[in-house]
Order: sequence, then C-alpha cells, then structure tokens
Amino acid sequence: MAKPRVHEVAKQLGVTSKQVLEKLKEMGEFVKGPSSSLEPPVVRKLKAAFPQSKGDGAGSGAKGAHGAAQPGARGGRGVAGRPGPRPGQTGRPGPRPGQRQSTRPGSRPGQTAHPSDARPGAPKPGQQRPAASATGESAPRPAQQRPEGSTTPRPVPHAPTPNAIPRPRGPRPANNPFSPKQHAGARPVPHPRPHPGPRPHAPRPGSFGARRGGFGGPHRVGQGGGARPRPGQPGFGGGPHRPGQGGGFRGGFGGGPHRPGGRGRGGTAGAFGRGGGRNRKSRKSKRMKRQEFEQMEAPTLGGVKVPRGNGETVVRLRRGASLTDFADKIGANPASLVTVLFHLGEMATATESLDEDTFQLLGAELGFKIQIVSPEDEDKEILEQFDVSFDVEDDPDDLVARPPVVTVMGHVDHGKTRLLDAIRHTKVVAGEAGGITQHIGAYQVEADLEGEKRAITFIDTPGHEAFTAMRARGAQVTDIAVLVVAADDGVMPQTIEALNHARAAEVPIVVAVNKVDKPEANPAKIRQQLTEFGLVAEEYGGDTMFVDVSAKTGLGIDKLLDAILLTADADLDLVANPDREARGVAIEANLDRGRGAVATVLVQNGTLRVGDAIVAGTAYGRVRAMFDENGESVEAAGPSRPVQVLGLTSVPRAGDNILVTEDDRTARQIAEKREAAQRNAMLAKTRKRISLEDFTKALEEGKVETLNLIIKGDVAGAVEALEESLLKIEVDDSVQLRIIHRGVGAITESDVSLATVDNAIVIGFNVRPDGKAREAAHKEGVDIRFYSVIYDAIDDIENALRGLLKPEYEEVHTGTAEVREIFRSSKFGNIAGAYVQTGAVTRNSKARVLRGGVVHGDDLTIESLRRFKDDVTEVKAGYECGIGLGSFNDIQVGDEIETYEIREKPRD
Ligand SMILES: Nc1nc2c(ncn2[C@@H]2O[C@H](COP(=O)(O)OP(=O)(O)OP(=O)(O)O)[C@@H](O)[C@H]2O)c(=O)[nH]1
Repeated sequence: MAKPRVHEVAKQLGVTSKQVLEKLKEMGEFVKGPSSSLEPPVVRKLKAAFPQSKGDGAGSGAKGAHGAAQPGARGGRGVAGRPGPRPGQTGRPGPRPGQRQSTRPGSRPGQTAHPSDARPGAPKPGQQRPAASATGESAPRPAQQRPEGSTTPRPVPHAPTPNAIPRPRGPRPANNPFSPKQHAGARPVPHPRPHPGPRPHAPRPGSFGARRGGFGGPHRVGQGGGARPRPGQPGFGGGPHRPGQGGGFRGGFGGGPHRPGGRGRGGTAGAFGRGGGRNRKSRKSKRMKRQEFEQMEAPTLGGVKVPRGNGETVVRLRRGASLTDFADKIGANPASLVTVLFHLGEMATATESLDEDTFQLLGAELGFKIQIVSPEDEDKEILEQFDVSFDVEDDPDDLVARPPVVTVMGHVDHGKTRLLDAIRHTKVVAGEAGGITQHIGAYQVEADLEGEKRAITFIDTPGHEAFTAMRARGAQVTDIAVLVVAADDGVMPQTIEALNHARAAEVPIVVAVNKVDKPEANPAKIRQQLTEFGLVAEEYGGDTMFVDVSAKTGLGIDKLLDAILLTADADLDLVANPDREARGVAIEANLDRGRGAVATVLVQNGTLRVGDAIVAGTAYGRVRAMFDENGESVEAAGPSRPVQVLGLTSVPRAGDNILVTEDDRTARQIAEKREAAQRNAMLAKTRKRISLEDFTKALEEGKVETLNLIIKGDVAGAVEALEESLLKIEVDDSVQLRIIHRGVGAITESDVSLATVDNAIVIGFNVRPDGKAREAAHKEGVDIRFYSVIYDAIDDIENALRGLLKPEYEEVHTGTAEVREIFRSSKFGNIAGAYVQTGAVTRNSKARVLRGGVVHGDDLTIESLRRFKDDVTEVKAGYECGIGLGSFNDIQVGDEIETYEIREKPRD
C-alpha cells in the first residue's frame, strides 16, 4: 500500500495541510511539504493528535494493533496470575490492550472494566484523556485518573506505573537520561508512586548509578514491574538496588525536587535534538502529552511504554543502526528504548550504533523480528534508490560469448608467478607491437582453439588468498582456477587449500603440472595424488583437465590455454551483453602521483567507455582515460576486458563493484550513501556469523541449508578420521554437512577468510589459530571450535545438526606467554622463563602448551607464577615471569603457553 501524503491525511482528518504540517513539526517529525509521504506510525500519531477529526475512527484502533501486546503473554510477567482480556466482557470484541480506541474520550464506555486494565501501564479504559488536554498544563497526566465507576482492580501495586502519579506538568518518564541538554533536576525518573520526599531524578550524564549496581542492573523487562523502588531510591524501573549504592544518582539531583508549578523545562525538548526552546512551552507540553498518550498504548517495560510487535513483526535495520533508528521504525520514543535496553542489562545511548545481538535481544523482548540488512542487500537498497541495479537481466538475444577470467593458484614456489609471466610474454594481445607490458592486475591473451582466435583474461595476482579476499567483498570474478602443482614437488598443503577455496566458490579447475622440464619431475605422481582429493584426470576417466607445462621453457602453455577454453566451454556458459552500460569489478587500485587514482577494472558486462560517469565502491568520477596491459590507450572496454581507468576521485578497494551511472551526480550520491553505510557498519560491533549454537535456528528460519565446516588438525590421520566420522552422521534430508576445507597445521587467516565467505565453522583438532587468524576470527565473528577428542567434535556437530546443542560453558582466552628460557629445579620441576605477550597470565588459571601452533600439552594449570623471586597472582602483557606447570615438564624454548578460563556461556 502506498504511503499516504500529508494533504491526503489532512483531508481525511478534515483539517488543512498546514495544520497537519504544524502538528508534525510539533511532534518533532520533519516533513517537507503537503506532498511528502508519511510513515504509518506518523499517520497514526497524527490521527491521535486530531481526535475530533473525521478520520479518527475505527481505523486508528486497528492500526494500533501493532502496539498491542499479546494478552496474557507478556503481561503475565508483570501481573502474575491476572487474566487476559476477555473479549466477551464488554459485549463486543473489545480492542486489545494497547489499542488506542479504548482510550478515546468516551468512545467505548462499556470498556471501563476492560481487562486491559489488569496490565500495568496498559491504557485504562475510560481514562479522561481529553481532560488532560482540556485543562492544559496543569492537568494530570492522561493515565492518572481512574474513572469512579471502574471496577477493575488496579494493576499489581508494585508494578511501575509512572503515569499513575499525579504530577502536574511532570515531564515524561521516558526522557532520555543521557541527554546532555537535560536539566539534571528537571526530569523525574519514573517512579511508582507519590512520595513525600524529593522525587528522585534521572541521573545526569555520567552519574550512572548503574556502574555501582544501583541502576536496575540486568534484569528482564516485565520483571521490572515487580521490583518497586522505595521512595527516595533512584527508580528507573526498579532493578535490584542496594541502599547506599545510589550515590551516582543523588549526585544528579542537583536541580532539586520537582518544583510545583515548574515546567519541567528540560522536558523532551532537545533530548534528541528536536524541538526545544522556551517559547514553545505550551506546544511542547502538548506534544509531551501526546507522546505520553501514544505510549499508553503499549504495556510498560521497565517503567516506560513502548509499542510491541506480535512476535512476527519484522523490522529491518541497517548495520550499525542506533536505537533512534529502531524507534523510528516502530514508532517509539528512542529514550524509552534506552530504558528498556537498560533493563535488559545493556547500556547504550539513543544514537550509538549497536550490534545485531543487541537488537535481537531488544527485538525479542518487544515482539519484533529484527533483520539486519546484509551488506549486499544494503548496497542493493542504496542502488534501488537511484533506480540502478548491479545485476541486470539481459535479453538472451543480446548476449554474446565472453572470454573466461582465470586465477592461478597453488603452493608456494610451484611457479604461479612464472607461469603467469610465461603466458603473458608468449601470448599477450598486441604485446608484439613493441609495447612494454605492464602489471595492471590482469591481462588478456589470445589463444588459437581449433583455428578460432579466442581471448582469455588472467588475473595477475596469483594465489587463493587474493581470490577469497575478493569473494569476501562479494566479487566473484574468477570463472576458472588454474591449480599449479610443481611436478618435482607434488601436492602440498597449499595446493589442497587452493583446491578447496576454488571448490568452495564452485569454480572449475584446470591443473597445470609445472616444472616438467626438471629431470626429477614426476607428472604421473601429481595426477595420482590429486585423485585422492577428488580431482581425477581425464585420461584416468575423470573430468579434470591436467596439462604438463614448463613455465621456464614455455612448454605446454598453448595446451594449457586450450584446456582452459575447453573447460569453459564444457562447464560454463560465459555470456554478456556488450551493448549496455558497464558493470565490473575493481581488481587493483592505487594512487599515482601524476595521474591520481588509478584503478584496474575488469568489465563483467556491458562496455565501459571514456567519458562514462562511474561509481566504484565509495569512489566515483568520470572515466578520463583507459589503458590496456600494454600501456596503450583504449576508448572502450567490453566484457571480461581488464583496463586501467583514470578519473576516479578516490581509490576504490580491490573487489569493489563498478557501475556506470546516468550522470556524475548519481555516481557521487551513490558513493556518498555507500560511504555513510560503511561508516555505520564500522561503528557496529562485531558482526556475528553463524555459530554452532544458532545453526539450528538459522536452519529453521531458512537462512541456511548446509552446515559448512573447515577442519584443521595436527596430523593428517586425525583430520581424515574426523572428516569421515562427521560425514557419516545421519540427519534428515533437510540438512547437509559440507566440509569445505580440511588441512594439517595451525588455523590460519586464510581459513578464517574462507569461513567468513562461506559462513563456515572452523574445527581445530589439537591446533589453535595463529595471532592474525584469532584476530580476524574475532573481527569477523567466525566460530572456531577446539577439540582434542574426536568424539566430542562429532557429538557437538551431530547435536547442532539435530538442534540439540546446548553449550553452557565456553573457553575464554586470557593470555599468552612465550617461553624464552627453561629453569630446571629439582623441587618444582621445570620452570618456564616466559614473556607475557597478550592479556595476562594468572596463577591457577588453565593453560596449554603450544609448539608451532600445535597443542603439545593441554588441561594444565599455572601452578606457580613468579616475578623475580616473588610469588605473584598475575603478570600482565609486556612483563617477564617464571611459570610452573606442576608436573608437566615437557616445555621448550619457543613454546607458547596459552592461558584460558572456562566461563559460563550466556545463552542467546
Ligand atoms: N625449472 C623450472 N623452474 C621453474 C618453473 N616454474 C617456476 N620455476 C621456478 O620456481 C621458483 C618459484 O617460482 P615462482 O613463480 O616464484 O613461484 P610462485 O608459486 O609464484 O611462488 P610464490 O609467489 O612464493 O607463491 C622460481 O625460482 C622459478 O624460476 C619451471 O617450469 N621449471
């Protein structure tokens, strides 16, 4: 349904657009003009703000439904044992608690005994809201008066019912306690009941009693209803508060008690940068009332009222969103969300970027399903705003074949670079014209296949790391992977790693058996070795093409190019439409002193032309000039063609997508929006990828179908055994287990990067991540599991697949120390003279000894810890110490002692 415009709503309400605009301004909603469209929550607020209007009918009640909590569900927590609403009671299907209808002046007289009253903070039927507005500022707040005839029992007495206190001109309870503009003394905290003494006020910024345990503390919303702060205590929803600990608050009461007749000037004004100013008192006051009234719709949570979802209501938020963004989406007051979140044990300001977990926590409490928009979707949404899309549907008639794009991968020193050079020098297009070949990140060669000249594009950055790094940015550039294996060396760990990375990307592989010129070369052995990894040569009945080459002599290069083309023809349908505006990817980019930002772009579809307005990630500009790999100027570049592009205002990142836009302005605006999105994402805390615990949930929600695993172990036998056993786990057909990579040795950054791209979980069997990998895993939120018993790993995976995994404890890494000397003592055994590198080493903490990234001794305890001659309890990073591991004496210089703690894992 289209969003209504201001003038339409005005018409509905029987008022003028100008009046609506003014009202909107009062409400702090900034709307341009009569033809601006309005979000549903705003319309709802408006309708409430014009109660006499004709549009204010049953519809508004229906719209209020989003704020209606499930009767009996949530309310049960605050009001134990109270019945839910009984619709029959009023002789008509009464609106559910939280619906505005029931609170309309005299609108539903029969509802005075509506059970919604049983809910703390639920709107009280028959409440004289208009009296509040009629009597102006000195009127009690809307929820404060109970009708004489009300037979409904009051809500549970100690439920926080901030609205129930007759507080003339009292500011709202939900004011932002963090607002710097707030007058410390002007804003009372929601307080359950009147009390004789000065009213506690919201703390000033920085006077957060919470740190001393006096500010609610982590407890669940709804339960707050039961804990009532006593008079004089800082209120705020009534978390556990110990007397004497509220000092933080008291310091904040400087403004003194709430002055009778005072206007609560801090009010909502300025709390979130909206409104404010003395001369707007009366308007503001109305607005406050309006907001209070709005909030009455919803059940109270920790002393404030916020709209509720029904558990299925989806709220989409961008990465790095703040509570204000969330509040906008659900039509709540950001300050209320601050409070609610606080009661969930998390502190955040209204404008601070929050991570997904925090939103999930808040969403779960309020009945909203939070969807954090993925970076890809976010980008799509940005592009949609400009009517641009990266993936365009082409008419099949416009499609023509395009050259394959190839990445060369393989083990160190197996000849990747030399092979790329050999191919370039023998075959580079037009290179023979005497042009000096340049490294621009990619090049194109021409091959002769069955008399037909065909081009192949090679990415000039060899290695699977670069390949996966590009994929991590969402760029899938490679069509075919050439796996280089030196015939004199054989299959090595990185050969397998490269193979797995290519497979994870579902890219076909051609094997180049290199260095066949060497006398010790044994190409047959390579074929046989790779058979074990599922790459069976065609001559052995498989479907992988193996070509013997020598990068040194140039032998077999032609055949390799043929094999690439044949594989492309057999496995892929490489087509593109050259007659459209270009789409591509930045392969490489740098800042050149003379030429400014220089980016090598691989055109994927369409044709890029000099003069085109482009946006590349967060860079934009106009193509000033283009050059090919021979340094020659190019006017146009078609699909699969790499070109160096000049004219961007800044340097894009490798993997950034490139789009041609209608004009410079669009390009600039897209770039700016992306930059803002990136900034927000950076502000958000660690992104959480899939973990073994939430796998089942993700499965149920249809987010995943496969559990991807990466297995790293100390010995090949263990890795194989683990893999075999895991693959034997029988689960129903709806779930699949896929081992996308396995290998021997420490968990590397490259493993983490693969896990990041393919949403995999890393299993470390007697191995640990190296420093960089640990950091990357933390940053990317990759779940790494460590095991030393195969059955434990199998159990965990099996349970995850069956949805039974209930971990309660987790290992928390606390410090690492490098062994630099060994002191032998007959009394204490071997003492490690160690240097603490990270964290801190603590006496009695758990420890393990790593040798070359492999677990050498586990389940140990730091039994003695000394600095010089003194026994100490802790030694921090940057200091040396003596560590005794009890009876474990098998330590060597160079070993790493890792300490950890087993902590209870908070369940999501
Ligand atoms: N005899 C012979 N030597 C080769 C051949 N290909 C590469 N080499 C040599 O092998 C060594 C490693 O080659 P590179 O091309 O640097 O290997 P790489 O795989 O790119 O190595 P990294 O960049 O370290 O990953 C160099 O000394 C090359 O000269 C070949 O076909 N025959």
